[in-house]
Amino acid sequence: MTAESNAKRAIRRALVSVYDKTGLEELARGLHEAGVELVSTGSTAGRIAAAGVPVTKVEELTGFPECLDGRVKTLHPRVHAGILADLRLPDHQRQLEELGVEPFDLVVVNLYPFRETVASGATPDECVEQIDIGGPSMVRAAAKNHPSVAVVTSPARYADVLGAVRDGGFDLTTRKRLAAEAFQHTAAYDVAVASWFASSYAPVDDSQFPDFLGATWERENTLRYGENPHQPAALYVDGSGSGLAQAEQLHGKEMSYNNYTDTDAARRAAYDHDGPAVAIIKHANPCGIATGADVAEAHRKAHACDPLSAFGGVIAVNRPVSKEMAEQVAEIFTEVIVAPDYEDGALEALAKKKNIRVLKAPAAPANPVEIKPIDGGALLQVTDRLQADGDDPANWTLATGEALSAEELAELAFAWKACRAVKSNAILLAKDGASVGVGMGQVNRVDSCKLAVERAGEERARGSYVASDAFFPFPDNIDVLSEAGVKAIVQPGGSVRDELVVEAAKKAGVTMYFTGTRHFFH
Ligand SMILES: NC(=O)c1ncn([C@@H]2O[C@H](COP(=O)(O)O)[C@@H](O)[C@H]2O)c1NC=O
Repeated sequence: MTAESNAKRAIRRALVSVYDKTGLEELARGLHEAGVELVSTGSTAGRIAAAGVPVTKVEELTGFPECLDGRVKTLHPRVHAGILADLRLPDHQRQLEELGVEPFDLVVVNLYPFRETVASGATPDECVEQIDIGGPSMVRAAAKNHPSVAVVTSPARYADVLGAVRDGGFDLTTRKRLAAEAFQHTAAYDVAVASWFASSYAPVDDSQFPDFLGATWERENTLRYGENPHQPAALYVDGSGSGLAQAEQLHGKEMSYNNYTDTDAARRAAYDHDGPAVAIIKHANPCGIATGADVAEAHRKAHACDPLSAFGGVIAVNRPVSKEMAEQVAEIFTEVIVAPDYEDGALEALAKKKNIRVLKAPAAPANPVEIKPIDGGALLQVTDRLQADGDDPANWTLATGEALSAEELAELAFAWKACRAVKSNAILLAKDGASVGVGMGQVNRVDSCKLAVERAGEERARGSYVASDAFFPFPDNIDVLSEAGVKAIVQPGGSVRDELVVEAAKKAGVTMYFTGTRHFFH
């Protein structure tokens, strides 16, 4: 690039029209002091004038009143010719002179708060009224004409603007970057509008899914690498301001790609339980899930499930971490801990370990849908959550054996919820509100049973409560579990061989419940 092509363009005239008035007065004052002429819309002009800064109202420029409740303010050729004239072209310059239009060198616009209005639960009419029309037109025009105009869409850029006006204007490289930001801004805005229309007004069919799905993400961070060192990776956020991707990191090394996927799985596991609960995850699978009277007890129980695997694990907690729990965690090599908060002294106890990453993510996981890219497209499903009917033991069917007492049923219900966080085929053995043996990710269910029993060990398997994420296709699964002496089993039921499976449980004297609900997790 030659020095000439990257030359700065002085800023002499600016068009300012902002919904968010943050930093407006300082901006206006600074522009005025640098000799920039200001043109502005209704209440923006009012605020600038009130700050004692001279400003021309856009109506004076257009000779046309702002009308229709602000639907028409800047939609006028005197405004748009001033933004769109390519001042590199003598012919455009000549036309402006003939038309008596003065060019703008700077456009500062931010848009009506459409997303925020939708989120506030406003009526459809109120949402539609907050679709900005004139603003995006000016932003897009200025961004297109970046060889002649600089465009700014965020108060975060005002300091740069004031720096530039005092220093001869923005160079072309910066104007291009600002134009890129501006198009991202209007694209994200339009995606929000189009998605809202698609879900609110698009033709309804039986699918319950909108015919258009839009989402935009902004890069938050470049990660060291992805799942493996040869895979470059980055973290993007969806702008909701919440969730794991936007968690606050209170201590420790930078999060890695695998840290994020494991922490996501850990939060899924910990938030299913009503009482204090802790989940410890390795490679997206639990090596311990437990509830307790408090988080410290839940952590001890979760860790005891498989201390060998918990080394280097990721821990999620559904309550604030106590100092007692933090001191326990600090004793064990742990990659990440995530919790809604940390009680007095907890962070200090954790921070004694240099490497542990400590995250604060205030709310439970809330994504209503899950999107999975596949080659050439994507799959979308409603997020798997516990179901009021099938996941409530009150609605289970006793398939065989003696009905469990309320206390025993609570044990089985814990196993059922915990099993939902295990990759399929999933078998989970539990005792005293804690997993004691987990069989995960096997390609047949009988191997998952064997793995869960083996990991529990003879003593813990005996009298345990077992959950299976999906039905047992053959009775051989029951044989493995009953030989280990389990007390009761819960599973969805629904196999064509249910009769044989029930028969095997009956013969072994094992109580079995059917939920009617399945929780595959891949
Ligand atoms: N209709 C128009 O011509 C128009 N021109 C600018 N706006 C928006 O009006 C807002 C500023 O208005 P005011 O200065 O009156 O507060 C900005 O968010 C800007 O994007 C418009 N409003 C909506 O479309």
